[in-house]
Amino acid sequence: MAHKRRNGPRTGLLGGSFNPAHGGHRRITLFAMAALGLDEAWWLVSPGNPLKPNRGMAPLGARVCSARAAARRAPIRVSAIERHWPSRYTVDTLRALVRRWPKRRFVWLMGADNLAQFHRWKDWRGIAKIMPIAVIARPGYDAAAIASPAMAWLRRYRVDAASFRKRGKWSAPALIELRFDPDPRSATQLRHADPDWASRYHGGLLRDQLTHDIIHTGNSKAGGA
Ligand SMILES: Nc1ncnc2c1ncn2[C@@H]1O[C@H](COP(=O)(O)OP(=O)(O)OP(=O)(O)O)[C@@H](O)[C@H]1O
Ligand SMILES: O=C(O)c1ccc[n+]([C@@H]2O[C@H](COP(=O)([O-])O)[C@@H](O)[C@H]2O)c1
Repeated sequence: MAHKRRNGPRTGLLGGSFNPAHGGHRRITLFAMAALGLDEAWWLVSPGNPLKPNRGMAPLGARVCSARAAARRAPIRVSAIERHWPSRYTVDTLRALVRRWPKRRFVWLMGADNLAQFHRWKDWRGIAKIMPIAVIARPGYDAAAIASPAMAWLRRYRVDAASFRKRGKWSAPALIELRFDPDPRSATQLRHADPDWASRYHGGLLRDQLTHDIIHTGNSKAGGA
């Protein structure tokens, strides 16, 4: 425990559109937490994925509410912190988070579908140098992820989950591939089954602890964990 306190909590970051959030998000997050020995996870609900069209995207408030419902009673914090920042690019978000929480150890979590197109993200090698990346197998995408341009570069940094879990210090780049009983659920499926899902969520964005920390305490030295 003393060791954990010195290094700060181990935190998994799952960025997403969450349009809407679903049981697959919760399941892969809890699985990744167990496999990597994480203390908590943060779901970063994106105001707008730079590579996705806005058409068909529900309001941010509804997506955040759906994420809160899906994360209920799990050690998962939901935030839309990126709405306060000028950039929606992940590389900028991760730099800002690491600056704000220097003692925390962060790992970026994403599904295999995102690894397949990771080479199209802004400064993707830069992202890999900021924090370790864990990729979760996803039905229908694993072959494309393995054959992807990003994987051609990242594969030299592979670490298995068991040795990653034992590491006190984390270094980057590091790539951990997580394979477990693959989860076929997707937001696309849910939107097809229930196109009006967003109308069930009222109230927009409620209190957001990460936003509060960033906006109201700035870079205070006390808030490192
Ligand atoms: N079933 C799943 N298995 C593995 N990863 C998943 C799964 N569902 C979502 N993810 C991952 O969670 C993150 C956020 O996903 P997102 O909110 O886009 O949901 P989605 O189901 O992929 O949505 P859509 O169907 O609209 O593309 C992404 O990194 C995505 O790869
Ligand atoms: O930074 C980029 O260039 C970039 C390009 C595509 C996606 N992303 C991020 O990837 C995360 C997953 O997005 P999505 O829509 O697949 O759930 C989310 O946090 C997006 O902001 C980031």
